[in-house]
Amino acid sequence: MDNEHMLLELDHISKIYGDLHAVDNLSLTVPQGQWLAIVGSSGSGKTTLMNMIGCMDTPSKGSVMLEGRRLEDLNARQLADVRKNMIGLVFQKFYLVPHLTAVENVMVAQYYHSVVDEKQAMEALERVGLKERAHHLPGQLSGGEQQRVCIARALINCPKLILADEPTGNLDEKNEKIVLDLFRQLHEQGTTIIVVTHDALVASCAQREIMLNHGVLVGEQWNDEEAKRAYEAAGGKPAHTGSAEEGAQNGGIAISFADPTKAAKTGDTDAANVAVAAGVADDTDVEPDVTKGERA
Ligand SMILES: Nc1ncnc2c1ncn2[C@@H]1O[C@H](COP(=O)(O)OP(=O)(O)OP(=O)(O)O)[C@@H](O)[C@H]1O
Repeated sequence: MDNEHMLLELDHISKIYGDLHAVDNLSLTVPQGQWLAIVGSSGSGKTTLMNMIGCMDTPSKGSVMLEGRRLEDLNARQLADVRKNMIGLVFQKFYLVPHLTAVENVMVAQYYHSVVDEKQAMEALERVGLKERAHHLPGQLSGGEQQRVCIARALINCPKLILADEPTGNLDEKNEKIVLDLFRQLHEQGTTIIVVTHDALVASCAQREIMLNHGVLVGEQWNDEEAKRAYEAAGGKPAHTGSAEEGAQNGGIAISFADPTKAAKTGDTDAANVAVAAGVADDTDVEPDVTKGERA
């Protein structure tokens, strides 16, 4: 596939911590508009991969390209700009500011994009069906409603790419469906969506799934044959681990995708995470972080 059609290209990327290859020599291309799920058991490297795609972490080896720009060639400010202008982040934990209303939480994200416009923030909330709840505090909203505020917040910069890490992990079935319907709408509007999930239902909504195990790609499966044909017709290649010379897994053979379970993640909520979630600051959970210390 010619590069101009690719939103994301991962070229043999690894993330190495001491002896641990959290992500191991992964190559993957994702065209504009694709809905991809990254699945795998706990500790398989999903979040690490997501962080590298989202400019919140850098690979130890290999390169990440977004819209043809090699992220390693960008300085911290440029990286922050890419993240701010191109990427919308949605997390399992909502990272809403507790003493601000729903609309004010959306406006916090606007503030970091230098456009504070309550009308536009209200429109974003309306888009996720929350206009009537705009002046409620997070504590007065259900989990599903809070996640919809987060999605409204992520949409404020009209991102080409939505990165969602276990977006329905804290939600019941009904709210999971609402969030998935929102993703479906965004996908229909041409947004590229990459979702990390343990949940088989959530993964099955994506057009394509890749599975990691101990940082290694162990499977790839398509849920949308038409999308697969279009991808292949345009020259798109399966994801793969290692190099062709090594005769590595080429992703063409999908192995078991049958074991995903909903597993709640744990961790700390702090102000920095609120800022990260708003798409504006560093992810303090990962290191080294090239964006630390510099903000756009
Ligand atoms: N900063 C770090 N330093 C050392 N090891 C790390 C670091 N971040 C992640 N790891 C390790 O890398 C591996 C992959 O972690 P990662 O969080 O990407 O997994 P995951 O698939 O997202 O897991 P989960 O589903 O439980 O969130 C794990 O073994 C984890 O302990």
